Amino acid sequence: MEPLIKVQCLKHIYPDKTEVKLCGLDFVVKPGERVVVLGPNGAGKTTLLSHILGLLSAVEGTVEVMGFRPDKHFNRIRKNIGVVFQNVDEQIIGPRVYDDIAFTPRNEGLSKDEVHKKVMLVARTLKIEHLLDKIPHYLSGGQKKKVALAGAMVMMPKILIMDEPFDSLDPKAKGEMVAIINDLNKAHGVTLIITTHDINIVPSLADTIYIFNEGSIVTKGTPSEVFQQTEILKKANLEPPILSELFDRLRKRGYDIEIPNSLEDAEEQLLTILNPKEISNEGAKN
Ligand SMILES: Nc1ncnc2c1ncn2[C@@H]1O[C@H](COP(=O)(O)OP(=O)(O)OP(=O)(O)O)[C@@H](O)[C@H]1O
Repeated sequence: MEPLIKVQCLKHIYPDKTEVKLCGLDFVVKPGERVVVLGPNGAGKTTLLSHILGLLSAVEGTVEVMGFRPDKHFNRIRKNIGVVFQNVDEQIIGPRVYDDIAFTPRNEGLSKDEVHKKVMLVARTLKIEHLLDKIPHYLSGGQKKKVALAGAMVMMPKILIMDEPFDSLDPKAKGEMVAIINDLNKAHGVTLIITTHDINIVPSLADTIYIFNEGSIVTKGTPSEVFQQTEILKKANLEPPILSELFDRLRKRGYDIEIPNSLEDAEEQLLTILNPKEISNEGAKN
């Protein structure tokens, strides 16, 4: 399968001469993949996303999105990419939530009816119909993230880029956001590229993880592959999710279990090794 995105040995120099390098492994995203980018502060995660969005030009290396250089030909790929920036206040511009979500379809010259259909569909999908008449400025942080996501998804792009989507969300809102993002991927085939510092969420969200550190893409793999590489994680100031660490320790003691991708998965696996008969008898007694 042809990759949707391919970035090779990127070097960027900001106007103040700050140099950001991302060499090492290539950054490759396949259609329908859920990719999570991890790394310490200043590793270059947002810089990479800005290159994919054509907002910056590299001094060295290559960036390709659907076969095009985004900095030169963003118009050719623009309809295929939605983005939710870290600071959503900067991207929500409509006087009411409805207008904000309607911005792109109106801009594309769709009829009033078509715009309405698109806004209502995405609002229903993200369960924010009750917010459509609200003034964006007064929304909570979690509501703003959902509105920005609705604006990004209203034209149903193939690729969704999210920079720190869980930032400042409470646990319930985080769970809702994870479910929404996963549903966009499963039900609509949306390819995801997400940066986060919220490592405990990653196993439920990623097919592939990339780790950036000190100018390099230092490793990539599935959550269970990456979260076993404790030395690489430590060097990048990252700690594996607590469940991954626990299961890794149990594996090293000889238990036949896999690094879990959710609490439910962990529970199932633990129940299996804790002698299911006794558990179900115990359950029956209570
Ligand atoms: N506009 C800019 N001008 C100058 N330097 C910048 C600019 N934007 C980013 N940088 C620098 O580039 C480096 C990479 O920053 P970037 O925001 O890509 O890192 P990050 O991995 O997203 O970090 P974080 O996890 O803190 O969001 C940092 O040293 C940062 O200070």
